Amino acid sequence: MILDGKQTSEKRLALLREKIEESGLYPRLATVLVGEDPASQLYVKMKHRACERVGIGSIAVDLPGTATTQEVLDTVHRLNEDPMIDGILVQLPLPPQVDTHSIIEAVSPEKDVDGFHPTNLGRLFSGSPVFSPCTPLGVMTLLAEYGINPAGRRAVVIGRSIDVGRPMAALLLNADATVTICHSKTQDLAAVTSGAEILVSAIGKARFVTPEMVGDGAIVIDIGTNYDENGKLCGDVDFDKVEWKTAGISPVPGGVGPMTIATLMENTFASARLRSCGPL
Ligand SMILES: NC(=O)C1=CN([C@@H]2O[C@H](COP(=O)(O)OP(=O)(O)OC[C@H]3O[C@@H](n4cnc5c(N)ncnc54)[C@H](OP(=O)(O)O)[C@@H]3O)[C@@H](O)[C@H]2O)C=CC1
Ligand SMILES: Nc1nc(=O)c2c([nH]1)NC[C@@H]1CN(c3ccc(C(=O)N[C@@H](CCC(=O)O)C(=O)O)cc3)C=[N+]21
Repeated sequence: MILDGKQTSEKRLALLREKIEESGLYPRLATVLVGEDPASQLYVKMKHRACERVGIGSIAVDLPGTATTQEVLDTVHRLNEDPMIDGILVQLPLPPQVDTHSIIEAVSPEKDVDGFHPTNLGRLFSGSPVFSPCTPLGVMTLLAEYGINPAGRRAVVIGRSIDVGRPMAALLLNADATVTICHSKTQDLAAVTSGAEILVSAIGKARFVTPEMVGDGAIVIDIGTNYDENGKLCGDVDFDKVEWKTAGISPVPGGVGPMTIATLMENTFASARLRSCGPL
């Protein structure tokens, strides 16, 4: 079974459009893009396009690649104080001269629709999330859409980054899975991953996950967004060789990526509702 993130995200966006219309609210998302990296420009553009589709206003703040930490902080502070803005997304990665941690911590937790602020990560890890990071939350939505309940299942996450691997593990744990996190120092990775009933890969290496790393009948979620030696977009999983072993697998493109963007829209609407009328 293909876990189709493109189709699922379309469905979610159509539903969200209706909910926003019914609410009478006009949520607004501000994106902050520093520099001119083409991939980042593309992602930000995709986010603005999704906003338009669902009835969310979007404001783009573009800063030059030479911007200092202070200049980015000034932008974030201005957006924090702007009552018209419900969500702030600072596109990552930031240029090396900008201190990413201080920028993430500067975003008001109430407007942190990326869910990267330590307050929101703390809420997630304590089991009562407000805003969860969009990519892992999008994965949970995709699983739910296909009737896959992680409760009691052995789940293995490869990758432990703050924005993907760790929150992914926390969400699976909150959903009562038995969770293992693997990383570059994990010994005998294949032995661990092949025992997974739900395997989530967030490594960033093209076609790294091969059939011997996957158990029969596993659910495989591929978060990786990589380019192979021919410049072709591909995931962390060697899809063609692995698919037959799985009960369900998400492709790249058309899997987790579109779910990330749909979830960002959902988080922005949730923020607007929280700000307009208190708890959801
Ligand atoms: N589809 C989407 O919406 C999104 C996709 N992505 C994609 O997901 C992937 C991961 O992103 P991100 O988490 O930010 O990346 P990072 O580079 O921050 O993290 C990669 C993780 O993979 C681990 N790792 C690297 N090599 C190995 C290995 N050989 N064996 C086991 N673990 C390994 C690292 O371990 P260690 O910690 O020990 O170094 C690290 O924890 C990328 O391809 C990125 O483009 C990211 C965000 C959104
Ligand atoms: N503050 C911040 N928040 C993020 O959520 C964030 C970020 N920074 N930096 C970069 C990563 C990456 N990311 C993706 C979003 C959509 C697709 C996506 O839709 N991909 C399409 C293909 C798009 C293409 O054609 O390249 C797909 O997989 O089908 C991929 C990756 C969000 N990220």
